[in-house]
Amino acid sequence: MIRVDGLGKSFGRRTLWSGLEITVDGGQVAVITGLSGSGKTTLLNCLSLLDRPTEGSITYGRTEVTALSRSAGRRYRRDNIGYLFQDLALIEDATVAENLRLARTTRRDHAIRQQEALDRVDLGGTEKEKVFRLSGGEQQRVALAQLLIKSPPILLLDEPTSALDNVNSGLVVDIMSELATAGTAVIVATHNEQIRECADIECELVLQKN
Ligand SMILES: Nc1ncnc2c1ncn2[C@@H]1O[C@H](COP(=O)(O)OP(=O)(O)OP(=O)(O)O)[C@@H](O)[C@H]1O
Repeated sequence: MIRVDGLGKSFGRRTLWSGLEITVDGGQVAVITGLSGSGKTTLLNCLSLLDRPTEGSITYGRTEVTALSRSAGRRYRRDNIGYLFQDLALIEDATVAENLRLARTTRRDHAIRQQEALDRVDLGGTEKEKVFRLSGGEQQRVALAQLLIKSPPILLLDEPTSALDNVNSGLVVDIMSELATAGTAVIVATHNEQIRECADIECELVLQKN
């Protein structure tokens, strides 16, 4: 379970959001909505400790992750978080297989292996391809294969279908649902109706005029 208590984020005098209360159990899907600039990406960055909130706390299980040191925070992120960034964050000059190796954690019980993950996203046979040679949709599927290999306890997705056709969007929704069924707590910033239909929890961030 990941819990957000009284969470707030300000930059100088500008408050992005404050007083957020969200609890997401393993197996649940939480959908974050809000206008452009309302702070959806910043919230996901705070949940992964890439960024830090300016007030309130984030707790995972019994650990207050917002109280962790930088190095403990990195371990928390490596061991517990799968993050599908809006810009994917793949290493474009590396091969598909090299990118997938990066998804491995120190845990030995990886849910599925590279081959299985690639077959699942219909990219079998592309292991040696450089990522920059793949289409946008194929790159997105490499990022999804990384998530399948990591099978993280917490999955963060930032507008995962915004640049995709219906087939690839459907795959994102299927994989997200599979991971949730396997016990992952899913938190997704999106306006995609298909994903909103899967939501157990909805949280709308309101654009502040300050
Ligand atoms: N480090 C920072 N310093 C100052 N302002 C920042 C910083 N990080 C983000 N912001 C601002 O916070 C606001 C929210 O950005 P964010 O990307 O979280 O919004 P979003 O809801 O994800 O937007 P979009 O839907 O367009 O992706 C933006 O106006 C951005 O410029």
